[in-house]
Amino acid sequence: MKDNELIVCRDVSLGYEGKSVLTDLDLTIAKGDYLCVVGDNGSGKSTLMRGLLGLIQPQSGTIEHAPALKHGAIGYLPQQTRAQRDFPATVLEVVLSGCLNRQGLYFFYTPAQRSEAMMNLGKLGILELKDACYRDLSGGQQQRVLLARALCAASQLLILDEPITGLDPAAAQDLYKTLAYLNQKEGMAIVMVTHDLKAALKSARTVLHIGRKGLFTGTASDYLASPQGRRFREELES
Ligand SMILES: Nc1ncnc2c1ncn2[C@@H]1O[C@H](COP(=O)(O)OP(=O)(O)OP(=O)(O)O)[C@@H](O)[C@H]1O
Repeated sequence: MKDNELIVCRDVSLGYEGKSVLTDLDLTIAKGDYLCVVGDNGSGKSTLMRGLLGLIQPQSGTIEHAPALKHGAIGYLPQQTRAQRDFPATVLEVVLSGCLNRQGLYFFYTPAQRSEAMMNLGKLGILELKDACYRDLSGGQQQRVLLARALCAASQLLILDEPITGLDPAAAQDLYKTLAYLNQKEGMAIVMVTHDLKAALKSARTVLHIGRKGLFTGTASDYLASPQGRRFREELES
């Protein structure tokens, strides 16, 4: 594995109970990458995220992580469920819980972790909400809180699964701007599953399309020229 590589998938198959959802996947995520993962419902995008996170093991092939990413140092923003939206905790508590992966067996948060949580709330423009109850927030505010939480876990890589679901267009734009800032100014690598191609392709450097006829990986402009991506080009140019 090279120095600038974070995750390398070689000839990977992923699936459940002996049935494959994804096969023949070769993918490298390097430092500072911005990868958008697109494809139809049920094509295996979330399954791939679980594989990258090490939550499921490949049926064949290998998924190698850089030493810096071991011990859970990947920020993850999963698809939100109804129960998670009603979570009864303050914003600061939710954000701090992102530090749990890194603190081993210690139960109490350190002052350094508290200031990191506050810093991430500030970065996302929601510091004034720190004592608010998470479940009383709007969808857009909740998504920012979860992103601040993911940042507490992330040192070099953020994985986001459909982060703009349920957000209005303005809140979605804000989220994309924040991600572009984190990627360009802080060098955070981003892997994002999305159905919102128009906005996503503006920031993404690489696109992975998971389709019934196989996988496509290439730059955003290669994707728009490809058979899989061509149909989106007119939409983007309008
Ligand atoms: N825990 C599981 N056990 C068995 N099968 C599963 C499990 N999770 C997902 N699958 C199956 O794997 C396939 C891919 O699901 P996945 O959630 O990865 O798709 P997706 O591309 O993320 O879909 P969407 O765009 O709808 O979120 C589907 O057929 C799904 O039914």
